[in-house]
Amino acid sequence: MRLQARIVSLCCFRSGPSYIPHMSDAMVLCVGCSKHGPRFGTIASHRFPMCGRQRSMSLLGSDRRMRGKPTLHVGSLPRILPRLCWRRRFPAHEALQTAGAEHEAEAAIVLCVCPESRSKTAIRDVQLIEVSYSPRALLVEEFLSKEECEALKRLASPRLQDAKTINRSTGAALPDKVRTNSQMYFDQASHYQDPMVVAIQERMQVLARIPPGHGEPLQVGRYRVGEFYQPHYDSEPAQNVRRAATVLVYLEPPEAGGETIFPKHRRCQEADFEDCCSRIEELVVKEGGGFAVKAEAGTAVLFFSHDLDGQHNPLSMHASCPVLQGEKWVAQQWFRLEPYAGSPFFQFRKPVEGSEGDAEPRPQEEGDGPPEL
Ligand SMILES: O=C(O)CCC(=O)C(=O)O
Ligand SMILES: [Fe+2]
Repeated sequence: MRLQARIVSLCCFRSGPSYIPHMSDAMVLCVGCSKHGPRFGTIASHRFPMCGRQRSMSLLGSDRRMRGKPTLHVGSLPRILPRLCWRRRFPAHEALQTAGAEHEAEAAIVLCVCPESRSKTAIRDVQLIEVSYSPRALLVEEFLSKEECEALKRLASPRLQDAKTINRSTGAALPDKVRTNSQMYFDQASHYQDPMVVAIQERMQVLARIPPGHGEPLQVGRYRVGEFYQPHYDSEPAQNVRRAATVLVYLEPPEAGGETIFPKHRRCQEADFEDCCSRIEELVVKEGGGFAVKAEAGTAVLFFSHDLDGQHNPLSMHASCPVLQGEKWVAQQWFRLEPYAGSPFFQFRKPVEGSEGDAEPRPQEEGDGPPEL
């Protein structure tokens, strides 16, 4: 169904009002939950792929008069969404106009409640700095504390492995030319018995507003001097790796180099990669209209590889420039577009008390193995 494809990458998460401002450029589309139903009003029933089950759709008016009133029919979404989503920019007031008078209230805020996302972790008063609109990229400073950064490094250290590319025909593990750093996955049950790891992953999921069953195992990576990750996409739909969003947190900044760049053009690939990294302002920012993020310990970058219409955004190509001095450590959390069988949420975490009936359905194993991207 067309509508599903369009809205699948929209965030589906219950959030407090503190989240709404940065979403003023998007509709926060939600699937109502029975517990909140009466308050928000049930409008229609719709199968929503993000939640993977039949849910009633509830919409919340942003305007005082309309608050709590059912204001929009699911049937009108296909008409309204593309007009909102395909505009380059649609802050709330613009969205209101775009949607037209009859939809005035609901266009700004549509509240999403995924039952499995009823997290106790609320990030209040978080400051989201928009660094790019396409791809959508937001920065959160002090997302992880110093202690959390150190703890992740400590836990990851003994299990770091050099990045390898597996030759599909021979099965041989060869040094990866695209990415030369070392990394490890938090992919053991014991990792998720650590309340800190669970809390960090949950916070990332709350930030991305994607249900936990979409999250891959958390990864930690280390770059030493000269190590890099060449321009790449986190989401490769053609290879059946469909990642909606990435939360990248810097655990330790290098003393020099190691910027994360989004060149937004092809120039910085391969032979031109190092050139771009040595002239970021000129080649990435001015020429490409791209951006670079300089690592600061604890800072998170949230970016979306797919647009609000579900399409993969080619501008989401990014890279980690070679570290010139010191070491760079990062933690990466990838979120799939669909619920992911390999998610720690399905593999290791016990259902939250009282939520059995609501739990996200475990997806079929796809046999796509551990993520390689
Ligand atoms: O380390 C970085 O700055 C980027 C890492 C990255 O893009 C990835 O792991 O997918
Ligand atoms: Fe990446």
